[in-house]
Amino acid sequence: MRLFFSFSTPELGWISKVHVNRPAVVRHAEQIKKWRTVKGNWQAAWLLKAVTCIDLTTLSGDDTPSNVHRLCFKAKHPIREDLLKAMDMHDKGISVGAVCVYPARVTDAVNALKAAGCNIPVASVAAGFPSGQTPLETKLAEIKLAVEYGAREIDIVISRSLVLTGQWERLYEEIRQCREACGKAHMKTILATGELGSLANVYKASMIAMMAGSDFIKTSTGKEVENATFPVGIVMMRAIREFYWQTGNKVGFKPAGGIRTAKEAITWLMLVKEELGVEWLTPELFRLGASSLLEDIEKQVSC
Ligand SMILES: O=C[C@H](O)COP(=O)(O)O
Repeated sequence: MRLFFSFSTPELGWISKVHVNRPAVVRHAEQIKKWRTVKGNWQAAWLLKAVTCIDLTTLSGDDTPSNVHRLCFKAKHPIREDLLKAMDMHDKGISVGAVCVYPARVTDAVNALKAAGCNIPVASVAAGFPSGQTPLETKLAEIKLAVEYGAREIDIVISRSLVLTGQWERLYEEIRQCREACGKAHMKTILATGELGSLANVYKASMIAMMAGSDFIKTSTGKEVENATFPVGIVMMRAIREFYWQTGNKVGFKPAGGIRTAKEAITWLMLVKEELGVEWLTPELFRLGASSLLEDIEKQVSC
């Protein structure tokens, strides 16, 4: 398979040769679910690592400046001070990876984090999140506005219709233009894998997203019927690994949607370590997109 990373239309002849052995991937995913979780101090250490990789998210129609402010406070203080003290981690500046909101709430988050004197980046969803069913011009304008409002990370969604109809060059071109509109902001590309129809399409879309310049590839919006699953995660991470071997570029991975428990968070971390190696276990290359995960992590840390 030949891959190119360029800003002209790339060679995409390899697309038709992609094959994913679904039964093997599903079998591996079943094994992962049976992994024994770590205990005691090890568990606490893995959970604190998970916290630093969380994109703490609120993406609700009823989001207001005040609930975004509360979220930003939680982003700065994700774990209770007494619990951190008990682990002798209170002076380590543990905070989440980013705060993730809708474009209309970016200014609220930027102001709240600035007032709190912290440097946590604000991520904005964009490009017609969650469906991606808006014209490209609207998507680009939305991205540019979110960056203008102060978002340092942009989570775009892809047009699933381009995947389902096999329009790979158009998909590449759309993502490339989104990348350009992001400017200096990091771009995470949400594949919405639950709507892509097959694991082969997940692999192809992952590759196209990376070739078009994505800094991260992300599983889901949290709004699809099926969100982050282990089979999809395995396929995306194999694509990231292949892309790294071919180009030397390290692209980040963000499972998102439906991740609610500390055990799931640890399993995702272990899977990343297994598939991509320990160097991927930093907020620069790994994020967990979640709106309701911190509660369980705090509960487990206090046990
Ligand atoms: O990007 C993050 C997801 O939208 C969060 O999904 P969730 O609310 O299921 O945790």
